[in-house]
Amino acid sequence: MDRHAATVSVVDFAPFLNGSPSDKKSVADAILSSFKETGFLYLINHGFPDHDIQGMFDWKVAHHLYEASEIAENRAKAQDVKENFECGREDDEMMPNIWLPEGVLPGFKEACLDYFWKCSELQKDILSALALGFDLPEDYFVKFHTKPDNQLRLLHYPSIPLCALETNEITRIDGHADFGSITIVFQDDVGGLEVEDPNNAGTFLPVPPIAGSVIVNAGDFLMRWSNDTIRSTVHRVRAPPGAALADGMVPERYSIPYVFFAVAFCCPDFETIVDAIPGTWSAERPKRYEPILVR
Ligand SMILES: O=C(O)CCC(=O)C(=O)O
Ligand SMILES: [Fe+2]
Repeated sequence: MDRHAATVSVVDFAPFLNGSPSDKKSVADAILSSFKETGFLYLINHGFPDHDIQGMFDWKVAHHLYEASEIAENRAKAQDVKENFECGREDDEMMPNIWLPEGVLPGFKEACLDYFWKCSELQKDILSALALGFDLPEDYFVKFHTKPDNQLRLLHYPSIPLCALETNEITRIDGHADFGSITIVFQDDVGGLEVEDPNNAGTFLPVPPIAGSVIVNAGDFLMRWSNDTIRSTVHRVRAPPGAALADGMVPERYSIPYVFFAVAFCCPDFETIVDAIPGTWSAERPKRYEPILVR
């Protein structure tokens, strides 16, 4: 028999942003325990302006931002069928942003960069809370993220036949874990995101949209950093439950992940050692990983 299915918890962030020290601590504890249980949580009252979120989804719906050749390539391989527009910080010399030609979508570049930096602020707030969850100084994680090698992704999953999704002939995004420390995902109201149940390997839990929430999940880097006390959980996008339209098609889906990207080969602005977070190891639970030098 299956063990009790885990659930992705909802954490109200307002008391962390505006509350007393004990309010802050209880939010911090809730974030850390969600990261330990499922690796995922919904954050509500996160302070990210609603108007900006709506604005970014509107850009995506109103304009075709995506490279047609990439889609054709994906279709030919019968792999993940999605379109992707990505950007990072504008001063990243190793991976410069590629924008549409000047004048094609006035205001789009500014909107993306503004969104990028707002996500970075939210990510810092979440990392501050996480540090507090570990009873560490609030800047413990933030100081490793001062030059954000992050990526803002504007994803569009086109409408496709439900039967092709169900037979896995084509996928939206197949099971994977994220690479970095934390990922933030804004999703529209279509659904389909699923997370592997930590209590029942191979079984996936739906993570249906909750209005006004942002999904936060831990990545492989944070799992390693926390001596495997935090989970980087496998997740995927499948057909949303009961979502087929009259013509047998699954509605298109838009989502906006903001991912911490590739600490191993990007350049934080200082050289530093990343070793197991204090409190995650002991004589009974020795460190499982060697420290890594990040430069
Ligand atoms: O579209 C989504 O909600 C999931 C995207 C995702 O998991 C990713 O980009 O790593
Ligand atoms: Fe992901």
